[in-house]
Amino acid sequence: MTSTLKISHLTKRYESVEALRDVSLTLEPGMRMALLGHNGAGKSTMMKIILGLVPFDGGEVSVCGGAPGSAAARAQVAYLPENAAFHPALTGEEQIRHYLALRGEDAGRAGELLERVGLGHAKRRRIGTYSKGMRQRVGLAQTLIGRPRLLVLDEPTSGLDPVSRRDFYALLDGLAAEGASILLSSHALTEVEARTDRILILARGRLVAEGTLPSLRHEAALPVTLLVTPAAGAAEPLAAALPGAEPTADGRLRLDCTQADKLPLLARITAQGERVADLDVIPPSLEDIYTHFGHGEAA
Ligand SMILES: Nc1ncnc2c1ncn2[C@@H]1O[C@H](COP(=O)(O)OP(=O)(O)OP(=O)(O)O)[C@@H](O)[C@H]1O
Repeated sequence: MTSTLKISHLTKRYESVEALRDVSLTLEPGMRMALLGHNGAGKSTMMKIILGLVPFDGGEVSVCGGAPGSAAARAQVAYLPENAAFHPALTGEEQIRHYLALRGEDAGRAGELLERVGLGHAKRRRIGTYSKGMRQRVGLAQTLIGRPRLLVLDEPTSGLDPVSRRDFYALLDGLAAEGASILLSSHALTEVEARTDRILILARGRLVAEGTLPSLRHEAALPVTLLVTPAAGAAEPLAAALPGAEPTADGRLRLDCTQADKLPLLARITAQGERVADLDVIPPSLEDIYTHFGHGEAA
C-alpha cells in the first residue's frame, strides 16, 4: 500500500523561529489524522509545506508519491482553509460550477457535489444568505472536486454548532471509508477524540506525541478516575472499605488509580456488593493527554 503522505525529519525555519524541527509522520489511505498544537506550534506551516506553498529547509516530504506542489501532488490534494471565502452574490451551484470549470471538469457535477455535502436544498440560493456551517459545506464540496486522495483541512469545524460539526465529521467518515486520507487541525479536543484514527501533537515545532488515542493514553500513563455511587445509607461503610476514596459534592466517592491498578481496584469495589449502586470509570480525556504532552500549553 502506498502512503498518501510521508514526512521524514522535516525542518523549517523562519529567520530566528524554528517552526518545525525533525517532524516525521505517515498518513495511509483512509486514515483520519488530527493535528493538535498550541497557537504557533507549527500546524499551518506543516500544512503549507504539504501543499507546496512554502519551501522547507531539511528532511523529505512525499505527497501522493510526488513532491509537494508538483502537478501530480496538486491534482490529488484538496485544501480547505479555516475561513474559506466565496462570492456572496453567487449561488452555491454557480460557485461550484465555476470551480469545476477551472479544474477542467464537467460543471454539471455541481449539483451532485452539493447534494453530497447536504446543500442540495439550498444550491440555488446566494452564498451571501448561507450560514457559516453552510459556507463550510461549500468549501468541503469544493475540496471534493477531482476526487482527492488527501484532504488537508485547517480547523474545518471552528465556529460550527454541534449538529453541523457532527454532520461535517460524518461526511469525512464517508470520504475516509472510500479511501481518502484526511489531515485536519483543530483546537476542539473533544470532537477529534471521537472522530479521528490518529492524533499528532506539535509543541514548539516538535512532534511530542503521535498515535491512536489508546496508545497515547497508555504512553501518558495518566491516572484513571473511578466514581462510585453508594447505595442508600451505605456511604459510610463503603468509604471505610475503600481507603483513599474522596467524597464528591454530589454524594459519590472518587478514587484515582494507575492503569495497572484499575482492575484490582474495580474488583475491590464490586466485592462490596449491594453497598454499590453504580460505578463510572473515567479514562483520561484527550485534553488531559494533550496537556501532558504539550506541557500545559493552551490548546
Ligand atoms: N511567514 C512567517 N515568517 C516568520 N515567522 C513565521 C511565519 N509564519 C509562521 N511563522 C512562525 O512560525 C511558528 C509556527 O507558526 P504556525 O502558523 O505554523 O503555527 P500554528 O500552529 O498554525 O498556529 P495557530 O494555531 O495560531 O494557527 C510561529 O512561531 C510563527 O510566528
